[in-house]
Amino acid sequence: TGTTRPLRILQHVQRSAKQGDALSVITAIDSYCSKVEWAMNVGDKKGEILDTVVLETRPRYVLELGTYCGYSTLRIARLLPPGARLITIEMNPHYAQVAKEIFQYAGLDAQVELLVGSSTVLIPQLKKKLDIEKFDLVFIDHWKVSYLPDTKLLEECGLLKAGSVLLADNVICPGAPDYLKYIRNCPRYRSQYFPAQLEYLQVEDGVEKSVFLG
Ligand SMILES: COCc1ccccc1-c1cc(O)c2[nH]cnc(=O)c2c1
Ligand SMILES: [Mg+2]
Repeated sequence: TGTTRPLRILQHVQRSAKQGDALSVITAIDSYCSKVEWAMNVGDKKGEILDTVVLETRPRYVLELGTYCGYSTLRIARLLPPGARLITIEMNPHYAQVAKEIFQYAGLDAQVELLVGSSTVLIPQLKKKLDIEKFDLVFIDHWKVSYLPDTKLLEECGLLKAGSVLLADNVICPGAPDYLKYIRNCPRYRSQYFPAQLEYLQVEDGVEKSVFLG
C-alpha cells in the first residue's frame, strides 16, 4: 500500500500514534504533513481556532463538509460531549475509506457519522435520513466553489437556527470570494475573520466564523 497520500498518512498513524488516543493521531498527522509531505488537513494553527470555536459553541449537532483523512473530524469529535452528533460528508470514496480507518484507529468511529457523496445532494436529505433538526455548528472545508451554494442550501432546508455557527476554512487560500462577499454582507449573519496560515506553510490563510441570526 502507501500508493496514495491518504494511505501514506494512514500508515504513518498506524505506525506512530497510540491506538484509541485521538490526540496522538492528530499529532502524528501534523508531524507527518509538516516533515514528510504536505496534505490539506486544517492543521494545528487553524485547528486551534477550530477547537476554540467548538468549545465556546458546545454544539450538540455538528456538520462537516469535506472530511479528507478525518483530521478536523477528530479535532471536533474529541471535544464533543456524549450524545452530541457529528456528521461529516466526503465526496471522494477513497478519502472516506481512509478517514473511516483513522476514526477507528483513534477510537472515535462511534462518535462520527460519515456520509459518502455530494454535499449538495446529501444536505437536503439530512432531516429525513438522519432525523436531524438543526445544526449548531457547520465546519465548511470542501470545494471552494461549493461553499456559497451549500450555505444557501442549509438556509433553504431549515438546517440553521438563530445562533448556528458556520466556520469556513481557506477563505484566503485557495479562497472563497463569493462566499466571503455573501456572508459578510448578508444581514442574517455576523461574521468575524481569524487570520492564520495555510496548514504547515508560511502562506497567509484564515478562517471565517459566521453566526446565523435567524
Ligand atoms: C487540492 O488543493 C490543495 C491546496 C493547494 C494549495 C493551497 C491550498 C490547498 C487547499 C487547502 C485546504 O485546506 C483545502 N481544504 C479543503 N479542500 C481543499 O480543496 C483544500 C485545498
Ligand atoms: Mg481546508
